[in-house]
Amino acid sequence: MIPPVSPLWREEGVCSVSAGFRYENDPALAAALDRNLALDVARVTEAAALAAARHMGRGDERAADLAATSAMREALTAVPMDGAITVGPAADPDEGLFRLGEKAGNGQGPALDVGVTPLEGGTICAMGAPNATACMALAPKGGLLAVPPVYMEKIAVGPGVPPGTVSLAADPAENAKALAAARGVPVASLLVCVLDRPRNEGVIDRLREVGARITLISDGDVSGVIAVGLPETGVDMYIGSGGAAEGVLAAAGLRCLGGFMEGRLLVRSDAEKAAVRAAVGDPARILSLDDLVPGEAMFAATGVTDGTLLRGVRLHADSARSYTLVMRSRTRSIRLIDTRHDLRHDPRHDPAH
Ligand SMILES: O=P(O)(O)OC[C@H]1O[C@](O)(COP(=O)(O)O)[C@@H](O)[C@@H]1O
Repeated sequence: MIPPVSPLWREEGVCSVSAGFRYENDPALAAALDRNLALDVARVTEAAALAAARHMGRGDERAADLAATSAMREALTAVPMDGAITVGPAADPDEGLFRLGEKAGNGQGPALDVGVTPLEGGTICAMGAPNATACMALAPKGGLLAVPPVYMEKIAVGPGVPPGTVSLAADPAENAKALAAARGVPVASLLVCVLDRPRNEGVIDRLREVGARITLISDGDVSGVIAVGLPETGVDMYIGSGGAAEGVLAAAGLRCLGGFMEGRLLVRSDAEKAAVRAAVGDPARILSLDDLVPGEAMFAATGVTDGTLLRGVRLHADSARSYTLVMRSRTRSIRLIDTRHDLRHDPRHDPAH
């Protein structure tokens, strides 16, 4: 189902699209992201993607994760911000991986929350399969919901769908019918993205009953959610549960694209229930996009392997090429950055690898 080369790049090449302005009416939040950090954050996800791409298909997910994390950590030190990692790492990350609260940036600049998945789809990268990316989100301090390491039910649709059309409060089949009605198209023309997991089987069954088309992804639901905001991908709706941190990162992306999203944290044990209560109060609460990412945000992703959103890294003997999507909510700018890296001038480059 996944196109071998992202349609964004096939059609557009290198371009920058601005879809008008959307200022939050909060000067403090607006000021925090006043400086356009687009190139700075692109360098960060590029560094992670280039490092991960060296491990593509080598069957060692951990090595790929560690390489991506180390490269991202180093690249973050050059970003002019006083940041802290607030979304991404697991509760007890392995040595070498990011830790919650870890400082990010050079300490000079706005105080920002930083969400990271240095390698979104470690398993995918290790298998050399499509859709692995390196992702990062920025928001003013307090602007990314701090979620515990649990699963999150998610539903997302792109811009232009009236609010209330779809909801986690409704059955997936009803959501598909409502979305088709709002768009004035038959349900059979909808394409719904679902993470391929046994826990999402009920969702898949209900969608099939009403005849919606489905694209199942093996991992990487940040891209799955964000795809709904980019018509070129052909994905109309995302439904199903995946990681909660990935849900917040994807929400930052949708904030920039203008889509609709809801999330609900899933509780599987008493410990998770306590953690969810501490984070959001009532565990059954449906979280809106405003709950997940309350104000301005910036999102960047670089392809590691070819996928729905982005082409993967191309590696040559002493050069590389990467493809990065950078968006910010304040201007709704969407930048597709095609970078040629001359590795001979990169002190980190080891020609033996
Ligand atoms: O694999 P699980 O436990 O169902 O978790 C789903 C989450 O894992 C991911 O697929 C990432 O996978 P990796 O751990 O291989 O990077 C996310 O996109 C998704 O939200």
